[in-house]
Amino acid sequence: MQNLILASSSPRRKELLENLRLTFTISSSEVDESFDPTLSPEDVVMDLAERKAKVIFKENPEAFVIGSDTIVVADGQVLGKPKDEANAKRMLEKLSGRKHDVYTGVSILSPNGTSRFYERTEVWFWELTDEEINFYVQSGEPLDKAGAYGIQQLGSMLVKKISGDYFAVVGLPSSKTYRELKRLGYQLS
Ligand SMILES: Cc1cn([C@H]2C[C@H](O)[C@@H](COP(=O)(O)OP(=O)(O)OP(=O)(O)O)O2)c(=O)[nH]c1=O
Repeated sequence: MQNLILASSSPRRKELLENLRLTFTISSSEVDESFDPTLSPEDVVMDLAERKAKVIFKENPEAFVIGSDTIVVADGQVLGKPKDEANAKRMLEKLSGRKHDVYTGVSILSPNGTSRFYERTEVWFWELTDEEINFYVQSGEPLDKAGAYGIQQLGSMLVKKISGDYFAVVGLPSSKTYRELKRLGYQLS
């Protein structure tokens, strides 16, 4: 029986992997999420995903380990998770009425080899009023999410349209992950 581990504390990533009806365990550890600002957004998310997977793979070299990372990029500026409500408000003001890119990187480490890829999804926000932004920030939803919003919950009210993989915005490009697990020889039931 092959062992599959999701190296993440994100409840969204857990749910997305569960959708694929895979049997897995969760093991995550604190990883330094600082990055070199001269790197491209795709390299940032793939490097961070690999950093998360590596810590767990080191302890479980017989397992298939999945790490992932998500950032929002608006106008060349990288938006991670907001530090507080004021920071969340500024991020949402920046995203209001325009398009931004969501980058999610994935790293799969396994005894059979590795996989490293990313998805870029374009997201357009409605023009948001101050009242809407305050209401959303006060919901508490923005604080643990890149770009200060969650498309899958109340944050859906902010989004006009998207182009690309919806699930990558939520935190894991699940269909590509499934295909990469298969390519690496993971026994999918
Ligand atoms: C843009 C967006 C992000 N997010 C979430 C996905 C990620 O959980 C989070 C980005 O932070 P990450 O640092 O990628 O992940 P994490 O700290 O939550 O979990 P871990 O590092 O343990 O894997 O933002 C949403 O849930 N919905 C969205 O629409």
